[in-house]
Amino acid sequence: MLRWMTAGESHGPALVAVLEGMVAGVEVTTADLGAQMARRRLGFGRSPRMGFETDQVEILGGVRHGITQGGPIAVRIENAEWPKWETVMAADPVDPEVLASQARNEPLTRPRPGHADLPGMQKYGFDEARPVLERASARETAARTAAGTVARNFLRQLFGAEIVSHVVSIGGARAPEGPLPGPGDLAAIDESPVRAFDPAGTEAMVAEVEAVKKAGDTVGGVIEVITYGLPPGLGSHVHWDRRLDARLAGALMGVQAMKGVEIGDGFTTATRWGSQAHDEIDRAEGTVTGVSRRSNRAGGLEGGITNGEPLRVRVAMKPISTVPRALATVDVVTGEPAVAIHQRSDVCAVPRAGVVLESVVALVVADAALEKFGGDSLPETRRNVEGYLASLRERW
Ligand SMILES: Cc1cc2nc3c(=O)[nH]c(=O)nc-3n(C[C@H](O)[C@H](O)[C@H](O)COP(=O)(O)O)c2cc1C
Ligand SMILES: C=C(O[C@@H]1CC(C(=O)O)=C[C@@H](OP(=O)(O)O)[C@H]1O)C(=O)O
Repeated sequence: MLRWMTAGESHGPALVAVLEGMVAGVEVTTADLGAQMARRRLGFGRSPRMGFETDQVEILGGVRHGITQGGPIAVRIENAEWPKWETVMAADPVDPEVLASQARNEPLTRPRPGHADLPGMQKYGFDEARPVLERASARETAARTAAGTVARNFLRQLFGAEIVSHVVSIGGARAPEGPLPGPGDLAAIDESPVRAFDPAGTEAMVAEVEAVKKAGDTVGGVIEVITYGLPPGLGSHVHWDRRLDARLAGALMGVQAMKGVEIGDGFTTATRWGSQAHDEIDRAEGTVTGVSRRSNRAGGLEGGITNGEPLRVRVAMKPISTVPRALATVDVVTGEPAVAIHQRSDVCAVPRAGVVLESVVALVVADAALEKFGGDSLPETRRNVEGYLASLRERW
């Protein structure tokens, strides 16, 4: 079983991720983690903060000389602004007079619609939003991206699997229908300011973000994540919580601002007749599974189990809640109508959210791979994979 946890606040000293259950023998370096951190900072519409965060990564445990050791892997990611926030975010009590003198400590009493501010204050008994927004912030996704990078390396080294994401739409601007990006297209997608695959999509989406920014508004969108190279047999039909579709949906919805998950053609499939909805099966001599599919509308999952086709999920992200043209709220101290707090923020984080979603898919799929193939070291897990693939070949 693979488990992952994160800790840390947006303006605290650092974020921490712990990944437990990863086999020994996986190659991973600080540079690998740093590369994914850099991808996560990019994208048109990002917050000014992404211009100065450097996401300095330090591996604190579980990796030696670039190889996982089988123990929990701990990673620390610095928050660049910590020196400015040291008093406001200190873990130990601070002299009240010193605290009162800090402009950053001004109570945030005008909760933002759409963020965790108000329900978080109600639930945890706070009279201002600071303690809520610090942890609700998607700054935390840097830590999840780091943990997911280890999972991604594991999947690549085990199966040769590659994970690609691209932006399908931002607000009303959609990428034209066309072929799916392949594993080799990720670098080109990263070159697009909105991480769209088709240049025509890039143009339309950049225009959308520009219009939104000009209007003092924010915008969301849809991201597709595709995993190539997985064998059939990850996940299970036998129980609801072992289905890979359920596990993916839960984990992807666990990313801040994600409001919908679609597996394969999902919602479109619901409008089709059965003959046009499913993926017909042909005999394909000489392949690992002995069969092929005429289409992949199911997104590589049937019965909650991978079927050997590319695993394809789409995720809907809502618009950023910190709307510059501030939305109506109530001041929780005065009880009077007010405008919501607004500080610097992303206008559109859809492009960079794709990198986070790739990592989350990697974690869920790596967990399912370890469940199916077990092992304590990469060579042992690999032998188990080879044995299983050989048995599939024999049967078909
Ligand atoms: C990569 C990423 C960046 C985000 N940046 C911001 C931001 O700058 N400002 C903001 O208000 N919300 C931002 N969000 C969204 C908030 O974290 C989110 O609205 C909040 O957690 C409430 O969403 P929920 O209802 O899904 O929890 C971002 C989300 C992601 C995934
Ligand atoms: C810091 C990150 O994203 C942040 C997510 C976020 C939010 O409310 O979710 C609000 C912003 O933080 P700040 O108010 O400090 O600028 C974003 O910059 C990051 O992704 O690393």
